[in-house]
Amino acid sequence: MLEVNAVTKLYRSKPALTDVSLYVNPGESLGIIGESGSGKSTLGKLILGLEPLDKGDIHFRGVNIQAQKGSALKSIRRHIQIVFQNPTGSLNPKLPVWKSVVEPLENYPEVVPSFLKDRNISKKSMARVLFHQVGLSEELMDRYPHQLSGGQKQRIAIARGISLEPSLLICDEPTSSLDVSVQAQILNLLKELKNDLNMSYLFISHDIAAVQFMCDRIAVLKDGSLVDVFKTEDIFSEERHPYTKALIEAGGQVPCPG
Ligand SMILES: Nc1ncnc2c1ncn2[C@@H]1O[C@H](COP(=O)(O)OP(=O)(O)OP(=O)(O)O)[C@@H](O)[C@H]1O
Repeated sequence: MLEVNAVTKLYRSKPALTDVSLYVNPGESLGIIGESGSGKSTLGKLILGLEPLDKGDIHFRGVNIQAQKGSALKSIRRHIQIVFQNPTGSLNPKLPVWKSVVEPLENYPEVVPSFLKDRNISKKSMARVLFHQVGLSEELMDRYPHQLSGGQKQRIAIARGISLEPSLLICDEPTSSLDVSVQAQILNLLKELKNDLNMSYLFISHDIAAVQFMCDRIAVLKDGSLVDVFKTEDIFSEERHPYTKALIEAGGQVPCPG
């Protein structure tokens, strides 16, 4: 479904990604781990078509993402959504949260996600369905982001991310800004939604335990290069790259400044 072929991305002549190739199959969850600055978020931005790349190409369902513009890019983007690390930054502070949840549906009036069945219901009713999907009480719908906890805000961002029923959800450090007690709840929610909606995930994280819990396969980035890709069950295999072994031995958390 997603194919990244020999991609190189330079920022001011310095490589952020060098010759990276990977794929994600339908319904599969691929973890991306690596230290800060290894190129994880850059990969996400390229897949979303937000930035040009310098070499290689990225195909989604057989279509070259970087070659698309305007409405063609928009129709691909409907199928690829992202949940960011910091939910506060991804929600409009001036809108009651229910409005942020249905904003993508307003941009794509022709899309009828299977969980809505009927698009002739009000926007607020659509938001109500999405609130239920992510385990939030509808009593929170009229609140503003600053009136919610970090975990509640991340659920809102996830509701927004799934609102168009994407086939690929990019989760960029979705739990690292949250209290440890809330992290497991959000991971469980993401896992349930993946099964319910039959999505694929690109799950970017510093937290090897989280990636192990969420993903079928894991790719390891180091200084912009892919050094290891393996099935999650093979994480402790002797064949692992020395860098992967060092990350695991370091205690499961890849060093991260933020
Ligand atoms: N817009 C940009 N302009 C210049 N350099 C950039 C830009 N975005 C990223 N970089 C550089 O590209 C490299 C990879 O950055 P990237 O954000 O992809 O890493 P990361 O693995 O996601 O890091 P983190 O875990 O800290 O988010 C870094 O050296 C970074 O400084």
